[in-house]
Amino acid sequence: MSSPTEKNNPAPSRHRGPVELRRGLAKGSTADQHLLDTRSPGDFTSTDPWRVLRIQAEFVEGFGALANIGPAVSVFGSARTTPGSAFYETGVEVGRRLAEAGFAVITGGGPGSMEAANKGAVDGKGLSVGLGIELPFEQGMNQWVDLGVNFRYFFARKTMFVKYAQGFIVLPGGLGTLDELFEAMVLVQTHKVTSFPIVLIGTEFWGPMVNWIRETLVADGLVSAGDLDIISVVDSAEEAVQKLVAGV
Ligand SMILES: C/C(=C\CNc1ncnc2c1ncn2[C@@H]1O[C@H](COP(=O)(O)O)[C@@H](O)[C@H]1O)CO
Repeated sequence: MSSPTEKNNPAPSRHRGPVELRRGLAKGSTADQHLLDTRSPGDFTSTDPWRVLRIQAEFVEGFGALANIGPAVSVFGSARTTPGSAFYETGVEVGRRLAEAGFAVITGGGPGSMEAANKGAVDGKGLSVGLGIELPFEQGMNQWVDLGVNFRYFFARKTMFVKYAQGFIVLPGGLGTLDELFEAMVLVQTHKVTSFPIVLIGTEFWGPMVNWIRETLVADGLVSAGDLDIISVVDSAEEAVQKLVAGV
């Protein structure tokens, strides 16, 4: 029987595929770490040839789970925003408006603005999708995800965000959000995807980044001026969904 203290502070847990590990076993590394950290000691099951099969399975399972979700939009944003904050509540409105416009909402399935967009999708009676990622400090899928797929590898998960979405809406965020945004921008810039609107919400937040791209990257000839047309920056969930629908 668990003590009251244990109930209030549940033991740390971690998932490896279908297996959940708790307490001492929860410490350790993730599949991504094993793959990318060449200093890890390898055993038979984690040598690269075997990993290829696991990576392949991750794509097969992702494709299978998402094949029939219909028109969808991926929403990115900070894992750290909290209910009641402006960014979080904008995320809820984005999810709701997308659902009302007939789109499934795909997020990273985590907390913060991901949770907000998933909540909005449920409020709007749409399909709420979460693509979770195995992390050393994993928190599990947020409660508003109705269709969840867990990934070990960031790169397999990123493929799903693009392959099953008609466009992206990006809320303010940190490194994870920037990674997802810039990957999408490169895919459009290099014509790997076409007709793919990318709408950023928050002119005050994104303005300095856009200015830096224009004043440094374009000025130094590192990107074309036209590359800035890949993104639109707006200030409300309503405008973001309108832009997205117009660009699809
Ligand atoms: C850091 C915290 C939770 C981490 N959990 C995450 N779960 C799912 N997806 C995540 C998580 N953290 C980052 N992501 C992905 O990156 C984007 C947000 O990253 P940011 O650095 O917070 O901007 C997001 O779109 C996810 O796809 C809670 O403390």
